[in-house]
Amino acid sequence: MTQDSTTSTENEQLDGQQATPTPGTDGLGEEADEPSQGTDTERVLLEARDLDVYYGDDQALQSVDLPIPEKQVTALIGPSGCGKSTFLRSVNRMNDLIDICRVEGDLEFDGKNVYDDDVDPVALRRKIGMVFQQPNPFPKSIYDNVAYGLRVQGEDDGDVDEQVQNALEQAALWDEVKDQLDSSGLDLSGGQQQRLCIARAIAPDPEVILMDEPASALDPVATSKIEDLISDLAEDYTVVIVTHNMQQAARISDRTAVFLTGGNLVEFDETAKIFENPESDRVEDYITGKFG
Ligand SMILES: Nc1ncnc2c1ncn2[C@@H]1O[C@H](COP(=O)(O)OP(=O)(O)OP(=O)(O)O)[C@@H](O)[C@H]1O
Repeated sequence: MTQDSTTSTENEQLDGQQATPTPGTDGLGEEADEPSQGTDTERVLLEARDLDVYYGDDQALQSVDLPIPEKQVTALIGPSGCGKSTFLRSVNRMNDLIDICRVEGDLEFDGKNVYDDDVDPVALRRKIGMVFQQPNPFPKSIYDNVAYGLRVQGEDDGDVDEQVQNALEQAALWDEVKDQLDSSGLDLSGGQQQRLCIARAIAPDPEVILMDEPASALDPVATSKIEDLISDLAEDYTVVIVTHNMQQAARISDRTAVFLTGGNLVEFDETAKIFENPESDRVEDYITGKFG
């Protein structure tokens, strides 16, 4: 994706992501079917089945089947334009904001199709948060960036203080900003801003964090901090990350899905298997740099 394709809608979406869901009406409640089971030790939390996505007459994803395990890091890799970001935006219905986008097939979160009529996309985006390529803090204080979504939920001040601190700690930013919580989020470094955006995504207590090339705008030191953080986050959250950096995918992900031209998911497996011994010759050519 190009950054331009989402920037204009990001803050609009983030506002929506943090708006108050009406209890019991988000369509994501107890009536959902049991999700698929993976191995004995893992549970599939997100699952695409026969997922097709179109922009007008152009098909961006073709019949994608992808079971994403809970509390692991799943990397989506592939050449430019193969549909990685489209897949990510389908998961929390960000694609709803693109008029010409149409989705067919199933995309289940916790056993419930997120495209069912009774699913509230705003509530969905609270459970499935998103972090973008370019850090995009609100032009507010560090505290308010993280607290915004909690305040509109009607938490009292004591709870908000505690949750802001928790989110900043989980985003590995608390120690750096605890004495300047009233300073603007925009005054932080790029890497700190991205960790602030991660704290903002964590604060409403989501289950999934989607990350679209979250370190590609950062220097190597800031990138390394984000990578360490992503590995830590997977202890509590299910992380799905789009990256162009194959070394990064190899370093931080448990599973890797390889999309190739035409919006086809060609191979999905444990990351070590994908990088050491892929089934598909096309995947091997891609990861060894023969094209892409
Ligand atoms: N808003 C949009 N309107 C129309 N077509 C779009 C839109 N967003 C993406 N596409 C098209 O859908 C296809 C997949 O794009 P997508 O951004 O999902 O790919 P990607 O793998 O994330 O690419 P990159 O690695 O370059 O970010 C491309 O052909 C792209 O031109």
